[in-house]
Amino acid sequence: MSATSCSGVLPRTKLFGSNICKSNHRVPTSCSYTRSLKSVSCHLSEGLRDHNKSSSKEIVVSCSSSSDKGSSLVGRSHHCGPIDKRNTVGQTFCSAGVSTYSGAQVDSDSHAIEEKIGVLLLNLGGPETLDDVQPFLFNLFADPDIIRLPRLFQFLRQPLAKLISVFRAPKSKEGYAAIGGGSPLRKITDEQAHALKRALEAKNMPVNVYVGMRYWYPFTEEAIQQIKKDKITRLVVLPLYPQFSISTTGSSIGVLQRIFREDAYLSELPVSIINSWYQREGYIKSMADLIEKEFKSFLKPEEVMILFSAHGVPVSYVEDAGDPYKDQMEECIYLIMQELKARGINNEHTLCYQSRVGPIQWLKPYTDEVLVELGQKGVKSLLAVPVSFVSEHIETLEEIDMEYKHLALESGIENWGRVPALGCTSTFIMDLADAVIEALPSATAISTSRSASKAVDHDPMQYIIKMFFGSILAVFLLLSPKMVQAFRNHLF
Ligand SMILES: C=CC1=C(C)c2cc3[nH]c(cc4nc(cc5[nH]c(cc1n2)c(C)c5CCC(=O)O)C(CCC(=O)O)=C4C)c(C)c3C=C
Ligand SMILES: [Fe+2]
Repeated sequence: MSATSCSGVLPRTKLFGSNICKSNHRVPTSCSYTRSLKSVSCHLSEGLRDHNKSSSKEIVVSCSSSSDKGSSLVGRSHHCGPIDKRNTVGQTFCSAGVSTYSGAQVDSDSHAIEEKIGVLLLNLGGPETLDDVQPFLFNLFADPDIIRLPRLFQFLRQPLAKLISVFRAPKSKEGYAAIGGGSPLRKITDEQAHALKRALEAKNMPVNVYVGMRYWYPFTEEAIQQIKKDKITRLVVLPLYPQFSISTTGSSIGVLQRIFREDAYLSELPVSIINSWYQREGYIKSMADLIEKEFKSFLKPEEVMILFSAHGVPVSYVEDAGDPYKDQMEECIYLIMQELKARGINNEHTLCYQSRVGPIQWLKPYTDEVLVELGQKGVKSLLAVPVSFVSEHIETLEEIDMEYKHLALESGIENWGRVPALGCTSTFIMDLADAVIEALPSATAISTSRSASKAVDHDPMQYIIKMFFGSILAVFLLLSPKMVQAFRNHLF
């Protein structure tokens, strides 16, 4: 184990007070989605209010970085992939020193504290090889936030996930094969984690950065185990989705809440969750920079139509479950366009939704249909801008760069461009670092009451019965000609 050490004094008032006021960070004070996230938002806003009147406490931080990597953690029983993959990124083990108060406001927590700050980046995860594709899809479709089944039909979840993943896998594999045989998500997220760590160090805030994926390695569960092992004392959770959706950030936070509630140490750990950050000035400006730069590749930039393409969600998420995703997406596009206008760029734009799966209604308009319509209307130059995700992934590299580009050119569009994902763009990473610093003071225990875990979930007999009857039903569904047709039409 190699280690380096450093030390620094963090003036708390400066970090936690003025940075918050300076930024364009709006924190929701209420929300309507049906998951139990209200409390998280409320903690956040209460925390921010508290910290506008925070005392001028200083934390003396010392840290040592280490290349030592801990052991692998939670796997999934159905999963056949390797189990020695890791979730921590360039680990830095930071231990804090003494807390002192430079101001007159010495309050009850004037005792020495040891701060060891962690940042947990949440992301989707992606299959690293073609063999990973089906089990990855199984994890995705087994998520109750991805396939929302009525309570009565919960027993069908696992067999249904198996069925859909097996049906979907050939199409997905084709996509992953076309982009080199696997998802680049892990590599890019690791790079973002490193960059964020460096950015925070540059701001005199040494932290451990962890990566927790929802559907593939390194799983969120593994990251949490590592956080526990490292004895982190304060945690900022930063989902790498600018806009909140029940299906993405909501799902990952659900995992966190379940694990944290049931663990004595984690349930007491002060945590601050950044639910969404699409409205941050740094993010909006970074997106505008990318668009402005890409305009230069067109002969007549003023004639270019900007096509914002967001990942879709089923309409029922927004209309029935109150997912704020669509509203946040529309506001995000408005803010980017305002920023472009301020720079003298007044091009036309449109927002559409891509990547729908299955025989249900998704948010409209659909990107593929819009491309055809724009071609018919005589639009000749188009700049595709992926929003909703900050790394390159299958849906930018394959769906946009290959399928949509082909469709656009076939539909009469002559000049095609695509804005890259933000990745490790320095202004963007710096802004994420600011978001972390601003969120730190509002950290509160995620749950003070440990809920009793439902015995039924852990009863092996009940599980076997569910799986047995679920599998029989799944076979019937599989053999039903109507179902086979629906899968053929929508999954392949
Ligand atoms: C904000 C981003 C995303 C939302 C919202 C989202 C919802 C959502 N996705 C599916 C189904 C699939 N998604 C798949 C891949 C995938 N999804 C996102 C992002 C969002 N998903 C990303 C970044 C990726 C790519 C990961 C990678 O490997 O690079 C896939 C697998 C690929 C494929 O077969 O198309 C599926 C399936 C649903 C059903 C859903 C909302 C309910
Ligand atoms: Fe998706």
